Amino acid sequence: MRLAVVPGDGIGVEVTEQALRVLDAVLPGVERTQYDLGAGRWHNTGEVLPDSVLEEIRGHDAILLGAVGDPSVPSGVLERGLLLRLRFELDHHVNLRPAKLYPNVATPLAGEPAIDFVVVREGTEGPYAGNGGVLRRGTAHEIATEVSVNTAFGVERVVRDAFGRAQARPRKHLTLVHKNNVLTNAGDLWFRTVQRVGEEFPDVTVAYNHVDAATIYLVTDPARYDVIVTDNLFGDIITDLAAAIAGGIGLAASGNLDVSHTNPSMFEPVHGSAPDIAGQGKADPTAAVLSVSMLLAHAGETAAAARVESAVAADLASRDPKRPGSTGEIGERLAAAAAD
Ligand SMILES: NC(=O)C1=CN([C@@H]2O[C@H](COP(=O)(O)OP(=O)(O)OC[C@H]3O[C@@H](n4cnc5c(N)ncnc54)[C@H](O)[C@@H]3O)[C@@H](O)[C@H]2O)C=CC1
Ligand SMILES: CC(C)CC(=O)C(=O)O
Ligand SMILES: [Mg+2]
Repeated sequence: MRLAVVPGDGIGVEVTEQALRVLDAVLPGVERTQYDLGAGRWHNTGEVLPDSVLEEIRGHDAILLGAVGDPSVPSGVLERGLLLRLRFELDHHVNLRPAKLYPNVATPLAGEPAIDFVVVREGTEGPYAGNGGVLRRGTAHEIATEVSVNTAFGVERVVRDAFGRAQARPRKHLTLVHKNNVLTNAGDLWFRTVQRVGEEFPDVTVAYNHVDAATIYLVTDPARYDVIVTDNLFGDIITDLAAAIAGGIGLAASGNLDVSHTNPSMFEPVHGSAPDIAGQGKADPTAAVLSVSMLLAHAGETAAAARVESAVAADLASRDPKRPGSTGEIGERLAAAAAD
């Protein structure tokens, strides 16, 4: 496997180092190319993602990304120009974000909720598509638009993927999360697509929640969810909430998938570059490590993927949540456990 590594900024660099340590422990000899992209490169050269680098990255089998974004760079330059450009150019239409509460992991929710669902977030469209603009900027009459783009093709392929995932899980239950009472154009397309594609998956039960209500149920009754399918923006927001209820943002992994395998898929923690804790060894690298597990599973290295996940589960079960250890200590423990 040829792996492109983009550590990025802030804690992205710190957690990626630990994730690679665990990868080396379970699958030595992966051919890696590290790409210096992010705030440092932008300051030094003005470059965000040169076309030649994008093409080089495209030639790999998979990508491991830390996180991008830095307070010294105008907001959006790296997030849009680097992260979203990678997702869009490489057609990462399925953004897969599991939420699983591992045994003995603390949740802010009352009782012992069963949290084990996966969010299938559309990854290339919605309000993130970059369709919009500004009129009369800086005046009292400024108008700013971000138009949500939802194509029949884009919605159908992610809905179909979500149904497939639901069918492969024991509960076989799919929830569409949207806001079709207000966003009637896009919401209607999503709703009709779920109904139509659902006819091909008669064994999958289907539910619908408005996104605002979904934030209630995620906190009061997360066990109702099995597979959630939703658009790019709603998926971004509810997966931070999902992370928070399932042990914290430091544990939440994700995969940006081109399920056709035409382009390399990209694996990254759900979190960002966390400038508030960067450089202090406080970042939990577990999300990045679980992203490696997802990467390995996607690459067909199922035994190695399972070893990484088991190492994480065992470590979480024995961790002192108040003193989990530094970024490097957690990485060292996980690498040792995964190597066994
Ligand atoms: N995929 C990516 O590259 C993403 C990049 N960003 C960018 O990251 C920067 C910071 O964004 P924020 O909104 O602050 O989100 P964030 O996810 O970086 O941080 C939110 C909160 O979670 C904490 N946190 C995050 N990861 C953690 C970890 N592994 N261990 C322990 N605590 C952790 C942070 O300390 C902070 O309090 C911005 O530039 C943003 O645009 C944000 C989200 C995703
Ligand atoms: C920084 C954004 C572009 C992405 C984000 O927050 C996410 O994908 O979770
Ligand atoms: Mg996010």
